[in-house]
Amino acid sequence: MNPDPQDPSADETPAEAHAAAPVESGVDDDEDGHVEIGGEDDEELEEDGLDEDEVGDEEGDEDDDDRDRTEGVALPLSFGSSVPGRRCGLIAIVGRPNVGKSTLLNSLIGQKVSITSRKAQTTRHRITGICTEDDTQFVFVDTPGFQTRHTTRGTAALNRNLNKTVQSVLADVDIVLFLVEAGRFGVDDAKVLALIPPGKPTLLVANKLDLIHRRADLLPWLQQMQERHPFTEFVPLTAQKVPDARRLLGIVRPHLPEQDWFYDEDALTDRSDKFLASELIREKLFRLTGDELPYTSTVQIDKYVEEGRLRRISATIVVERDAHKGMVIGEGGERLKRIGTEARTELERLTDGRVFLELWVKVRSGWADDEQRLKSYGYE
Ligand SMILES: Nc1nc2c(ncn2[C@@H]2O[C@H](COP(=O)(O)OP(=O)(O)OP(=O)(O)O)[C@@H](O)[C@H]2O)c(=O)[nH]1
Repeated sequence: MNPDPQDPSADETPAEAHAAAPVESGVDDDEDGHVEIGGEDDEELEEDGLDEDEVGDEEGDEDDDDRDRTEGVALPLSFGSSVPGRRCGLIAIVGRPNVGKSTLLNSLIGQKVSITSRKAQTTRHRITGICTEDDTQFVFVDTPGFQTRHTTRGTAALNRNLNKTVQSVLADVDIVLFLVEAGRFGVDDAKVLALIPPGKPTLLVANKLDLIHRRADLLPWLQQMQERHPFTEFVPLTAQKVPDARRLLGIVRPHLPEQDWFYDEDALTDRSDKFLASELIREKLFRLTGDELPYTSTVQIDKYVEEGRLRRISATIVVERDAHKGMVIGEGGERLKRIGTEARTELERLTDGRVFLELWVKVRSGWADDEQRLKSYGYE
């Protein structure tokens, strides 16, 4: 009954067909404890270049050139040229983990360019979201939640990498949106605030206003915040509400220099479809595993091929320990199947086409504390 996973015209949808395969074919657990899930046998895997060595090492290295990196914002040739009446500039969104930065970016852009989940430290890459309105192009830079403590053992290199990204973003931008939860300011918030260079225009964005029952309660808190830092303006909002978030555009606009736009009028992000695919799968992974799975899990895209309106995507979920692979696969492969189905559905909506998605799970102990491996997974 299981259709050919390579055949997108088969009865079952591709992701469901593929994720269903381990139920029938079993989970192939090799000596290194890595798990490959799929309906194909080992011989076919090797032909496809999907055997353990190639996926983990050589193929990853070969792929380096076109892999998305946290290299910063690539600015086109028109950068800095003044065009009368046009404005354009960079806006950083910073704040401690889980404060709502990705939610805000998505509401501002009107499309998902950054993943969100209830799990802290979901965002790992520097993502730009672009929004062009009337005469102004807003180029938003989403940042990882600043790592103030090393809560998980063996993630020092990943944490260093994330912190460096935040600092380099702040040096570049025209204005900073400093996000906090309305009415709260903790040690983690203070550490992020301390990174903002003196004199950099900074809006205090008090998010999750919907959770505040009496606005008057915010006044003493606001007074304390003004004593902490010379904020340019105070903007309370609920990032989940699009009109609320988009009020920020009018406030930010005067702070952006008069110059030509960096990107086309209809551009939404400078990230590739391949990168967005890996982020979407990672979002589903975190959402569907809840707090069980440590954030030291990542997704690597092994294959991304476009054939007209069909995309064939093969991705590997990389986890730290043997125990984690079981969490990802779930009872009889159920959880992996859901991750695949939800990711595929959203990818199809985003790309307005059909998607054939293959998902694999692999154990790579210590990747989050291994600089080389971080690079091969797209972290700089
Ligand atoms: N009630 C409420 N929840 C919100 C709001 N904005 C974001 N959230 C929730 O807060 C959680 C974290 O949001 P994210 O946007 O992922 O936070 P982040 O700051 O990007 O997180 P990191 O990637 O860890 O840095 C999610 O569960 C969001 O749904 C809001 O305005 N109100």
